[in-house]
Amino acid sequence: MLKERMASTISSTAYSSLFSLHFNSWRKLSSRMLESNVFCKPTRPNISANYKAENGKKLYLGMDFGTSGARVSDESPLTIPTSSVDVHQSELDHDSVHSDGDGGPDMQTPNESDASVDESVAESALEMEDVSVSLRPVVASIAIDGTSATTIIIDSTSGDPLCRPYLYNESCPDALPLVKSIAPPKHTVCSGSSTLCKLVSWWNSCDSSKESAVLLHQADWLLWLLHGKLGVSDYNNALKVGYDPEMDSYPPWLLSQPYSHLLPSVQHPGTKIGCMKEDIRTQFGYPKDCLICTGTTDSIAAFLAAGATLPGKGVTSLGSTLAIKLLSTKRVEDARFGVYSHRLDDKWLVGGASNTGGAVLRQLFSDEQLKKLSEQINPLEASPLDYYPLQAVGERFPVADPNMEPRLHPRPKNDVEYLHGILESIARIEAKGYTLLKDLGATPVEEVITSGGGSKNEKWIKIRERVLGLPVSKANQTEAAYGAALLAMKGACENTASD
Ligand SMILES: Nc1ncnc2c1ncn2[C@@H]1O[C@H](COP(=O)(O)OP(=O)(O)O)[C@@H](O)[C@H]1O
Ligand SMILES: O=C(CO)[C@H](O)[C@H](O)COP(=O)(O)O
Repeated sequence: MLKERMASTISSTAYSSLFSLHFNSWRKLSSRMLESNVFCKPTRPNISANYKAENGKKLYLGMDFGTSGARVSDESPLTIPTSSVDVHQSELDHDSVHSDGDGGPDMQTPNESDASVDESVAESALEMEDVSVSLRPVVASIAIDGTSATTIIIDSTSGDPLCRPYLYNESCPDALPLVKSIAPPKHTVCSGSSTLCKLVSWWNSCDSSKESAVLLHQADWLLWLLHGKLGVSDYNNALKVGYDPEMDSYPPWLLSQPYSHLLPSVQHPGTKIGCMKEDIRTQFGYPKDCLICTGTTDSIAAFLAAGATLPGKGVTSLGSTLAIKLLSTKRVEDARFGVYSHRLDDKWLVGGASNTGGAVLRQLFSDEQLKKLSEQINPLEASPLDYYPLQAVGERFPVADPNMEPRLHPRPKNDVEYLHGILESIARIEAKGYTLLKDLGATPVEEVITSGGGSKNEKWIKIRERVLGLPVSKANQTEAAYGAALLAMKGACENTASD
């Protein structure tokens, strides 16, 4: 049923480009087993997770559809949080978390041009078959985070895509002059990779019918498959299409545009949208009242997972890309440098996302090689090598330059020296980012917490401490899926409080 739905919903081309990038390694799940009654799915199917939610406890399912893979986390509060759950203060027993490590096949970042997507991968992407059948009946709610500004335009009458998806780091410079002519100076949308530039580019190039078109972000589209209400987003995903999280509405300069009818409605992250669709619920054994809640973007979910709550705390997501988020009392927007502010309750997450990061490392080294080479690095010694590690031409932050060339030469004969130079160069980009945020008026960073795949590299943490001149640590919860699970819990608790 779901496979047919998926197959009928999206053309193979659009489907493969949206899914093949993200779900080729759906089977590779980072996992955490919690000693208490909280359960995360095993990485390897042969690990039979036999953790059961104790009677009366519920599970909250978070799904992270990051750049290079998908992960899921189930969390259950050991004590039911206060009714006004502030997602990063929920009372979860972090101490009992222990990792059984990443598992599954060594994940290779799929080739973006990979046109062949295995239908069973896509089906399992939403089949959630890795959530133990015995636990599905106690899943109270689900939330999903996805890559920011990954955009798909759907026909609201048929549910079919009207174009291929635009990926998070794709730039549409053709639309930039028009977007700059309608938006305030330095606004977040005034970047070629903004969702609004992708929308305007499609609008100006599309010759098919547009009346019934609706714009969705990656997380919105995946959640729609579960709840069935088209055109619902959250104020983090909607930021780069122009939504103003401070006004809690789209600005007049955007609503007056001919394409404003495509804009999704916007809820706060972790808000109940509805219950899981009956056909999916019965097919996979989820409870009648399993709520589907609005999600967020992957780096916001990573911030929530890290649990930083005080201004001056920074969270760096060292994933395929380098995304930094600094908790600030002041909102800062400056598209000249790719700086924007996400709302987090009554504060601001000021930051940006660079195209540097782990994906460049993965092009050069396997995770095993990264581990072995890193062990030989002396992090207290500065590398003389000066690179700008990019996978391809174009940078978003702290320099917004769609024509910036990668710089990874000269390559020394010794791979330890080469990796040291790359890690140190990425650290310098991170430091430049935090300095820029301070210069633009954000609360100065005092400490950096690290999430994402790169957070497991202790030597890199030491290099970054030296380059940043700040305390740098690894988050207790390094997976964005945990942050999405906190949003699922928030939605369920608010729903209970409103009953
Ligand atoms: N030991 C390591 N040192 C540095 N980077 C690493 C290490 N192991 C994995 N990575 C990087 O982590 C990245 C994956 O992190 P992840 O958070 O899963 O990314 P995303 O969420 O963007 O898909 C990969 O690009 C990989 O290069
Ligand atoms: O690089 C990315 C993909 O991993 C995204 O751009 C990242 O999510 C940053 O966007 P945002 O700050 O809006 O969350």
